[in-house]
Amino acid sequence: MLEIRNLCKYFGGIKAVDGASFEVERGSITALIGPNGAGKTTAFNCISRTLVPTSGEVWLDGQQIDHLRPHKITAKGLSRTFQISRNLADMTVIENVIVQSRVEGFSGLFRPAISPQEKDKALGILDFLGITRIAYEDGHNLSYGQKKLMDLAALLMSDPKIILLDEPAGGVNPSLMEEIVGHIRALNAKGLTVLIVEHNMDLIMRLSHKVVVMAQGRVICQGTPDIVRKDPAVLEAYLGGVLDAEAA
Ligand SMILES: Nc1ncnc2c1ncn2[C@@H]1O[C@H](COP(=O)(O)OP(=O)(O)OP(=O)(O)O)[C@@H](O)[C@H]1O
Repeated sequence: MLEIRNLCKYFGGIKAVDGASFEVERGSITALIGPNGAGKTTAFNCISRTLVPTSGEVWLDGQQIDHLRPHKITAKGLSRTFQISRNLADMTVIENVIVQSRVEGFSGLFRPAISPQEKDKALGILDFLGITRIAYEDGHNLSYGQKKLMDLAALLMSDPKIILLDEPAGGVNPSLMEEIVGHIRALNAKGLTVLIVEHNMDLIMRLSHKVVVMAQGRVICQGTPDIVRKDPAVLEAYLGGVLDAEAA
């Protein structure tokens, strides 16, 4: 469904992504993992074209999308979250969900009123995520975890086919993490394809059908969680570091 071909992103002499290729199969939950600085977020940014890649191709459902602007990519069915919430503090949750979902389309930002259709849709999504009670809460009153759920709600407004989640469980408490895992599973069961960057290895191994491992800008291994877990290159580049740190 989503195909990344020989993707490169250089920042001057830094090869953040250096010829990465991988595929996300339709209906899967695929994880992109790797040590700090491996190039995961940069790859995400290039796929959603928040960053312009240095070279390489991104294909979605047989269409090349790497030359499209971000809101066009969203319109093709690919939406993403950001590590840091884009919460607009002087708006309520429902306003945030609607306005954030318009942000990619420049003209949408300046559309004045929230339509009844937008409101109904947003309320339906908040209900699905179990956060109807905070629909009219001000953005600045939200907890960190509530902001994560609000971002997920905004992402769903565009009716995506595939969602890219950047550290959805980063910094949240264990019970909210389980709630987020439940939501990702439920969305996937409804047919949504998921690509996820996450540092929580337990979550990744439980949730993912396929794991893609990056190190130093390249894909060093991909396969089922069981295969990746045992791969010597992964142990050396990634888990090796953890084991070494634990042994020290
Ligand atoms: N805008 C930038 N300018 C210069 N270098 C950058 C920029 N963005 C990322 N890098 C560098 O590119 C490399 C890859 O960074 P990236 O954030 O993509 O890694 P990551 O795998 O997402 O790391 P983490 O798990 O720590 O978030 C790092 O060496 C980083 O310092």
